This record gives sequence, structure tokens and C-alpha cells, in this order.
Amino acid sequence: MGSNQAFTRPVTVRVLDMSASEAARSAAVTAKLKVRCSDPVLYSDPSSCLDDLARNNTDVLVLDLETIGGDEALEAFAVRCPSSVIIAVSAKGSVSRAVSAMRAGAHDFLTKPFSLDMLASKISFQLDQRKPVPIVIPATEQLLKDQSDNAIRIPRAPAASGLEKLIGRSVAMSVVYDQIKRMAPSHAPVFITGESGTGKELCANALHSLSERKSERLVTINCAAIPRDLIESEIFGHVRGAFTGATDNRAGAAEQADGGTLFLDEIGEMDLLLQSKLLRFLQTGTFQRLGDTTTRKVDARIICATNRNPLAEVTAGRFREDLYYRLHVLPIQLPPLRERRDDILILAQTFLERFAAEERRGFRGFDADAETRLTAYNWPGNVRQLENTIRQIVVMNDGLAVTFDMLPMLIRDPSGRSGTIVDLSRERARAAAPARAFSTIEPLWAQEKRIIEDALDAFDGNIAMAAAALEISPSTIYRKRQSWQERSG
Ligand SMILES: Nc1ncnc2c1ncn2[C@@H]1O[C@H](COP(=O)(O)OP(=O)(O)OP(=O)(O)O)[C@@H](O)[C@H]1O
Repeated sequence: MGSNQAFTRPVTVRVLDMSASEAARSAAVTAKLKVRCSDPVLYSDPSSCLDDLARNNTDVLVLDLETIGGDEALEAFAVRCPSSVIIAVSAKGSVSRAVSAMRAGAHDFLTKPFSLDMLASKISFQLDQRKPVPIVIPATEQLLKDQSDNAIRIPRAPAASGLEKLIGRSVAMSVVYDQIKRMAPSHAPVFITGESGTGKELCANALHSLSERKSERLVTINCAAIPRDLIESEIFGHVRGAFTGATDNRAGAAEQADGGTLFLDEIGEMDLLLQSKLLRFLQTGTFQRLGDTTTRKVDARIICATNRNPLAEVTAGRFREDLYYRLHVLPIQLPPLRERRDDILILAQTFLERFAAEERRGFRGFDADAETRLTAYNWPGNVRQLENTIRQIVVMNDGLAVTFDMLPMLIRDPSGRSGTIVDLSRERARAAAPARAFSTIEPLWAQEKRIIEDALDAFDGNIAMAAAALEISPSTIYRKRQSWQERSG
């Protein structure tokens, strides 16, 4: 297995558990690992373990949560040994316990009593992920303007690294680049989370193009954009006559992605019935086209993404817990743009150059006021909103530098943001008022429709930006539109 190649020296395992017998039992896992291990080191109290970790590295750390006293303490261990595999164990297992432990820095979680085989398999999997990978080369800097002209330095991802479309050199993005490079060669599913417009699809593309599957297809299914009754056939295909309109046999995305990657975008929108079919597919690699009796097998690497909180969806019963654990093997969390403000001007400059060339404008950069405002703004629609904003500025203006006055009102005066949209909708309601009987109350769905349409108008039909301004997900807009269409027949 891969971990044999990764470790040329014996692997060190440390176990912390206040029960000496439990610690000894967990430590026996070294006999089950397929890598050479040195003698395991056991601790019964957290402070001696932490002290020891300050002086000595460890490859694997098994921590009993009751012994260390909770997630805050777990964070201290994770900070002390950032490159170790940390497996949290606890007698009080629950989804929320597992999740909070993993948030605090554990790589995996086991409920006591667990089998040594299970512990060994979790450790082996994590060690395997630590195969040596090329170190992320720091972004090269390209001088765009002459030094005498307040040089703007634009860092770019290294050419042909598979990451070149992802721009940004904040610490948060460096972590993401590193995760992509490490995860790309694996066959395990990747689960990407992040707000709308943070670059989840770009990230999926980079994972595919850095994988051994890059010569095969990356097939994307947007679960929010496809009507619910069609999505199963989009993923698994259908045979002629399977439903009205199925005039031919058709391969679905899973078959098209055979040997390559299947990217399920907005997976949080998938209904529960289809989730169980997807789970079966993930467990067996097999499926049947809709209306078919033949079982087919494919080898597709799964990447999925959502802008929802997947655990909240599990808790709310909208997402199957077993499917979540099948998919949530290699997680990537994309940070919102407001949490990596260092990237705003780099992105803005790159988009400015691209759109100035496309639209044949003379823009070279931003003046100081425009830069200050762009950096301070919160970008609810993230990179997509920034990209659209820069395009809008380039199309509507010309000059050498983008000035404060060229910024859209929404960015210049964010406090007026709600005013722009709510006023529009109120205006429309006011205009409609005289035609309505005093006691007529507009149905809720119609009011919602009006508000959403106003927001879409305000952003020239841009769903992501309208959704961000309304503080809902773009998929809600897609869903609502579908339901309005159904209403109108
Ligand atoms: N780091 C980045 N560098 C360059 N462009 C980016 C970056 N992140 C996002 N973008 C651009 O922003 C837009 C939105 O990106 P993408 O579609 O990948 O986001 P998303 O998170 O999948 O959004 P949604 O959840 O709405 O589907 C795209 O045009 C993409 O090229």
C-alpha cells in the first residue's frame, strides 16, 4: 500500500487514555498496521502527552476525548502536532460529537468500543493521504506596471500546475491549493463546501486535471438546475420508453464519467429517494439505467459540492447520514472572499486585465480610493460577484484607472444595499396597489416571486448575486422558478 512507500522510517504511534487498559488496547493497533511501527507510547494524562509532543513528533495520535476534556483541548493537540494523524475516540459517540471533534482538528472519530481493525483501517487511510506530494511552489510574481508607476504585483499560480485558474495567494487559499494537490491523486470522494461563488467548481476542475484521470472526462451535474424528475436519468441514464419523452437509450453522467470524474454540484438539493440510489452506486459501483434491468458497473471518482451546511442538512433529515459519511471522505472548505481580503485586489486586477482585453478598453489598474472600497466591501456573492462587478465597470466606463465613482452604487454605499432591492419591490407593489381591492392579500408565493424577480432585475438576471443579496442560496431561486413554472401550468 501507499503508506509503505511514504514512510522509510518506523511510524510512531502515541495513545492518550486515562484508562491504562484502554490505552494498551488501542496501542495494539500497531500490530495491525501494514507499516513498520516503533513501540507505541502510552499516556494517561493530557499534560505529559502535550509536553512530550513539544519535544517529539508523532505520526499517529489516538486521543480519548473524555481524557483530554473536550474540543478546545483537542485543538491544542492539533496545533501542537499539525502533521500527525489524529484519531479521536470517545465513549459518547454521536454525529455532532464526531463533527465537532473533526472541526477541532481530528482526522477521524471512533465510538468506543471499536474494533482494532477499524482503528487500523482509519489510520492506514490517513497515512496513505500523507504520501509525499510536491511542495506547493509559491505563486510567482509578475510585475504588471513599471516600478515608477506604483507597481502592482500580480501573483499567479505556477503554470500548468492544474491550479492556474485559481487566483489568490492568501494563507487560506494556500491551504486549499495544498489540499487539492494532496487529494487529486486519491480515488476517494472529495466533498467541497463553501458559499456560492467561492470557486467550488474551479476547485473540482483542478482536482480532476491534477489526477491520473485527467485524460478522461470530468462530467458535471448541477443537482439544483435539473428538474427533480429528470435528475435520476441525467445521472444514471435511461432506456427507450422509460418515461414520456424517452425516445432513445441514453447513457447518463455516471457512464460518461467512466474512468474519469463525476462532479455532483449542489448535492444538497438532491432528494432523499435519489440519495439512496446514489448511496447504492457508491457502495457497489453499479447502477441501472432508468427502466432497464441490466446492471452496469463504472469506475468514476466522485467529487461533490454544496453551499449548504451538510451536517445541518443531515440533522434536519434532508440529507442521508450514511451518504454523508460515504461522500465526506476528503473535505475541502472554500473560504468566503471576505475572510481572505488579501486576494480581493489580486482577483480584481486579473479580471480587469481580462475584461479590458476582451472589451478593448484601456484599463490598467485601480486608483487608491477604488482599491480601498473594493477591499473593504463584504462581497456576499464572493468571487463571482467581484468578477461580474469588474466586467460591469469595464463595459460601462473607459480610462486608465478604475476610480471610486466607477464602482457600482452597491459597492460604493453598501448601507444602501437593501434599499436598492427592497425599494424596487416596494415601488412595484405601490404601483400595483390602486388596482387591488383593499382586502386583497397577495399570496405569499406571489410576493416571494416579485421580490426575487426584483432582485434578479437589480443584478441583470445574475442569479448568484441576486441570491447573495437576498441571503438565500442560488438553488432556492432555481427551485422557486421551477415551482412558478409548475403553477403556471
Ligand atoms: N480563486 C478564484 N480564482 C479565479 N476565479 C475564481 C476563483 N474562485 C471563483 N472564481 C470565479 O468565480 C466564478 C464562480 O466560481 P465557481 O462557479 O467555481 O463557484 P461556486 O462556488 O461553484 O459557485 P456556486 O455555489 O454558485 O455554484 C467563476 O467565474 C470562477 O471562474
